Amino acid sequence: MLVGVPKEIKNHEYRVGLTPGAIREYVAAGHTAIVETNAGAGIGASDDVYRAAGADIVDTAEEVFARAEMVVKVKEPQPSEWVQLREGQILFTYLHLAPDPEQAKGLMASGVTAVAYETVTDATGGLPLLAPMSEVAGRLSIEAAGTALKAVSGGRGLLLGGVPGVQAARVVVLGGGVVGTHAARMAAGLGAEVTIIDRSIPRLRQLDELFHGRVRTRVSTIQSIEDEIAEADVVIGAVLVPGASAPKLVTRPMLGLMKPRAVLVDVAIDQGGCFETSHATTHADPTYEVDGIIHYCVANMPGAVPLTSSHALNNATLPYGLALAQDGVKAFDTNPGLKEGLNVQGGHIVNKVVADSLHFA
Ligand SMILES: NC(=O)C1=CN([C@@H]2O[C@H](COP(=O)(O)OP(=O)(O)OC[C@H]3O[C@@H](n4cnc5c(N)ncnc54)[C@H](O)[C@@H]3O)[C@@H](O)[C@H]2O)C=CC1
Ligand SMILES: CC(=O)C(=O)O
Ligand SMILES: [Mg+2]
Repeated sequence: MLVGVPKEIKNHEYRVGLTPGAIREYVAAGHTAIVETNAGAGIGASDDVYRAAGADIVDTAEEVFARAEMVVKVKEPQPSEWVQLREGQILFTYLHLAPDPEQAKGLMASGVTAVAYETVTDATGGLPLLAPMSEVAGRLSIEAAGTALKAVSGGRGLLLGGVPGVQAARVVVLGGGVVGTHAARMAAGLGAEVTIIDRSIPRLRQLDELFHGRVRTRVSTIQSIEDEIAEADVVIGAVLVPGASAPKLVTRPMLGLMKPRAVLVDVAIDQGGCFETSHATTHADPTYEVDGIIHYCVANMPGAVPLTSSHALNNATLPYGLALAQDGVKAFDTNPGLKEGLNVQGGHIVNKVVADSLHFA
């Protein structure tokens, strides 16, 4: 199959869909690869490095979209990219369609077969192609919160871990999955007081074991969320209902319970966000304030650390991408987890949870 990699064009997105190492694997398996010039600049991989890996370099994204039988990207296609996709072509990337009906309509109109990394499942029901970026974003969320808390960035002037004799920051993590666990590890490691709220009691039991009692756990209810955010300096939004728009766990009136200039980091923003007052921001202008509460809602957080993120993402996507390159759409027949990733086919939204969330099919 002819596999194509355009340069990412989302704001401050420095990751690349296929690393040179991944290209070598495709070529070794008998496929051909075209890569847009400078696509790997964000990870320090020059066109010559891609050529050495076996790719042909092309001058424009247009050529990649026009020629490739499968387009491999990182972020959801932007409007200028939707219009270049076509029937008979596979798109393999993050999509996050539930909160994004415009993109969904664009992909349906294109006729493309679109496979979303974030809804591919593994044998245990986990999300193997979301997990590596959730690990990165969870860890970054605490760095983002630490920056936003500093007086020099307009924050309350609080150090996450405090110092001996002074109260450390209180960090509340909504959702104890991959993002939440990695956020909790970072926050606890820095010395913050951490509470994880999840709706799954078995998950809270696992977290209690994992952290040896170093973090507090609470079941997710309106009351527990209100109690905890009232005491919080930082709230990390890390809930997910796979495929669906995120539940709005913190409403605007609840902001009134919080300390002035507390920080909300809504990692779940790519699924629409779990705070009612969230809207997507960019690395160029990551924060804004509502009712005195600082919001950080960057939808491509891992794009800021492309070296770590591109390699972690490629490690996970490679076997699935190779299966698609080898068998095309027939790969869905033999790989049920990959089929869960199928979001758009033949002009329809074919993932039920995504379709239900969008309210159109
Ligand atoms: N902004 C960004 O750059 C990035 C965003 N993400 C997003 O972060 C979000 C979380 O991803 P993961 O941690 O991988 O998901 P996950 O599936 O590992 O964890 C989600 C957790 O939320 C819990 N949950 C669901 N509903 C809840 C509720 N009502 N109350 C409390 N807990 C609830 C689940 O029980 C689960 O433990 C996703 O939306 C993902 O797309 C991931 C990576 C990068
Ligand atoms: C998962 C996701 O949205 C990202 O890595 O940007
Ligand atoms: Mg995202």
